[in-house]
Amino acid sequence: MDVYDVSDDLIKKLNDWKLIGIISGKFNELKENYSKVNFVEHALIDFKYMEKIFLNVKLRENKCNKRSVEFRMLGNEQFSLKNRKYFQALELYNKSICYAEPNSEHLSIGYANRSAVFFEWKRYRECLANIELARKANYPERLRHKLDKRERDCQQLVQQQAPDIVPYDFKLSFEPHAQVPYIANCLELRETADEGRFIATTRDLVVGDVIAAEQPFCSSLLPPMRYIRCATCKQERYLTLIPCDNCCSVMFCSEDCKQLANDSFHKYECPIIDLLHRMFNKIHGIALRTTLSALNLYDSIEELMAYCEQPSNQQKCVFDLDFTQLTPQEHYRAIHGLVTNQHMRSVSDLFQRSVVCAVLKHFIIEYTPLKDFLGGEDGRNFFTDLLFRHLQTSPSNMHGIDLVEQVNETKDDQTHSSGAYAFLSLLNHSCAPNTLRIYDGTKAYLFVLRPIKAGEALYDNYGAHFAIFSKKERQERLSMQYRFNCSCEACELDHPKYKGMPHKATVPMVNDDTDMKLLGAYNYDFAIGNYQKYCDFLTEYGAAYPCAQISSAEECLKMALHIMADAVPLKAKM
Ligand SMILES: C[S@@+](CC[C@H](N)C(=O)[O-])C[C@H]1O[C@@H](n2cnc3c(N)ncnc32)[C@H](O)[C@@H]1O
Repeated sequence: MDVYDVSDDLIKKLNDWKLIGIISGKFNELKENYSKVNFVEHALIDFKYMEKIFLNVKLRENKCNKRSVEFRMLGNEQFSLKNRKYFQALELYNKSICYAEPNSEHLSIGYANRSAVFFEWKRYRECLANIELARKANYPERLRHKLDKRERDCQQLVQQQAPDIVPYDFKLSFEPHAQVPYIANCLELRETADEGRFIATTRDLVVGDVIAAEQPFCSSLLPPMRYIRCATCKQERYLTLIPCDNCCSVMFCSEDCKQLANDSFHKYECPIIDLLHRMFNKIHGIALRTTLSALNLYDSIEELMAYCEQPSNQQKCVFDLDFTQLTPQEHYRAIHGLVTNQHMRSVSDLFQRSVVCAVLKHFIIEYTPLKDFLGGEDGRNFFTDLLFRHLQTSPSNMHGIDLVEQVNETKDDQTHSSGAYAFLSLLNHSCAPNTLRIYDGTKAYLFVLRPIKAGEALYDNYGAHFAIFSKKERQERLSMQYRFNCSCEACELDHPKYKGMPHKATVPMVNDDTDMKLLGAYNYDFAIGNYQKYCDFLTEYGAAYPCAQISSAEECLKMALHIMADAVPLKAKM
């Protein structure tokens, strides 16, 4: 059961009982968002939905040695000579570590087994780190000889380990902007009635230019990554992850990250963590994390309330911030001001969103220390309003943070987190984008993907790429999630550039998630100058240019520029 099953069931019941007209009429009359959510919450309580959720969905799994052993056994099976699936084994060992009861030997055996994976991977430093964790967690005497031997072998071999890969350090291609120091000085904010706010350039840009390098206000790890990455910094430190002391679903890369989380978002999420993972999706997850991160900036709810209600803090964006003293509070002004698109939402959209908000706020207020922080009715209503706001800003603005780089066999090119980025959220969409985001950890770099002339707008792609989805699919997705009708160059058939050009794709269409990632991965090659690999990709997907004959990076870049500028949009599936 997830939260959409609840809202579907409620709407079906209201229809069956012929109450939908009355209820939606009353709902629509309510002015404040918190009143709408409270109204829906009462209905959910009256119709016993909250009770049903409480009885059917565990708020939080308890630590359990029996389950810890089960996961370890499954890990051993993957690790065995027969399977040699080390990455799968590692994830299961991490799960076993999470489920182990504090001070039990199962925690230490989990660490020791994890050290064996690193030994196989010839990552002796990490192997030694795990051996130390196992010892500190009271590794049983009866098994100690195995660990001692591994440690001795490791100490001999550690010198042979290759140095860690140093992450790419992309630099801005231009001087920093006078107002917003992490973007290029040629970028400016514009606004029109049709497109809202968007970003344009005041100078010509060429492919590969780095024009922004932004850290998110906050980010939230996707549940499938919970045994692979640190919940606080999101780094892929499955090597040395340590578990939360209370739940079985969150891990950290260090005691510092654990403390940071426990002092902020995790103190509220932990008591209901498994309900959050089971009932809600990643958009709800980042909406909640943004709300909790805002709350955490203040000592009392009244202070945040006063801050959000100040007229000077309404609808602000990154260009309004004071970067001479960019406190997290100041940063949040630009996140609070992201578009909600509320005026474009139908009653049924708002009703469904209210169900999500009602279930989320009910459980996080009733079953966590948030209740004490919020105090009375005013505090609760303000929190509800803020959560509802971010449940609207998140689908239109939040970014999936992914890893497109395949560094070794353990890394996969997939989205691991969601993030709230003040500047990147001002880029409008095009199905044939001229920029590309590349992430290093949670830091996002914005690259120029096609030549952009001075005065032109910068466009990101919101997931509806012309090479992957048909025009119909793209338009449906954009109007549903982002509330606008796209008329970008790939959608605009009458654009003079496309006169007489075929409207049907002439290349095999990429149409699943894996290929979407592939496209991202090859864009990454392009951005970091691996042009040959990039051109091979375009050739594979039917580009009409003889990329394979290109021998130098320079030639390749020229050809790629040419392809990006002219040929690629022709492949749009119209
Ligand atoms: C990430 S925000 C982009 C910044 C936004 N325009 C603003 O004013 O803050 C996404 C929202 O911008 C609008 N938008 C994005 N791309 C657009 C486009 N190509 N045409 C019209 N509106 C667009 C939609 O309202 C969408 O939900």
